[in-house]
Amino acid sequence: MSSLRIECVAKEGCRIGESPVWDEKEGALLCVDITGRKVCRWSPLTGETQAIPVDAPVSSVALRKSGDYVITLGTSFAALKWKEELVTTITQVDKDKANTRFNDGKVDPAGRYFAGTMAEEIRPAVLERHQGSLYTLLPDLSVVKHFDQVDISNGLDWSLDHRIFFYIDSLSYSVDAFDYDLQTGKIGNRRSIYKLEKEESIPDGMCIDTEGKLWVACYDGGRVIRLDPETGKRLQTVKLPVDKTTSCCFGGKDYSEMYVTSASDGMDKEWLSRQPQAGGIFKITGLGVKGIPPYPFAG
Ligand SMILES: O=C(O)[C@H](O)[C@@H](O)[C@H](O)[C@H](O)CO
Ligand SMILES: [Zn+2]
Repeated sequence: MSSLRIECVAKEGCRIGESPVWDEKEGALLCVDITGRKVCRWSPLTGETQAIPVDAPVSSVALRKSGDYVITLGTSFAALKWKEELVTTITQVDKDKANTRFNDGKVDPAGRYFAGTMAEEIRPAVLERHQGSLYTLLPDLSVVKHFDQVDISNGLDWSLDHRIFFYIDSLSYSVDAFDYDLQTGKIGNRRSIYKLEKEESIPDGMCIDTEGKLWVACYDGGRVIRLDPETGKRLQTVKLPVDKTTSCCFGGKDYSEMYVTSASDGMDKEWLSRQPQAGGIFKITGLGVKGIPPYPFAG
């Protein structure tokens, strides 16, 4: 039994770090800084972070089968060529809305890119309500809208048998499940599987482990929690030295390490001086459970 170890591996400090994704081919961790408007790639070998600046809030990044990456940028799905530092728009959503942007996104086991939108925040978690929607970018580059009325579209992942889609709308303080049809990419039968407790604060990013349990980063909760989606029980709490934990993924050798992103936006001087690692990326080892590789976008 190894013991739990939490280390801040990238101290540069994102404004809102999000969407950690392990890139096995590069042996590196991808993530974004939403308001800092950059896509980052941290190498465990060099300990260094490369960053590609973009010209709008970038809220998620995903691997792409044909190589390189796809991102959600402003209200667009876009392609990112890393070496060339080249971003090209694929398609735009929320054309009827003036004040929204994409937030979290992830690729499903069939290679579809799911991502949702939200109104621009006035300050963290303060925004015009019900402005967001959940979308999918299909491999043929067409877009499907699943539903609207979302407050802050956030964490998403799929059960190991691909029959359930897990989803978080942060301001519902709930982790939800939908029946999932992998053949069609359609979702239905929404229900709540876990309601956050007060000190857990706001549910944000999420990932699944090889035992089918969910890990949810709690924004303003300074922790990741492990949930059993079948019983609705919390199994474990891992506290981190920063309050604004935003998302988590597994990576590293055999996906045995967990990476947690964090934010510093919305913290005053005093708060930042108490938590100088705010905005950093944390590596947790010794959890005794592994994750699964991220699915690449098939288009
Ligand atoms: O990271 C995200 O998902 C949002 O873009 C952030 O702004 C925060 O999580 C949000 O403020 C908390 O609800
Ligand atoms: Zn988020």
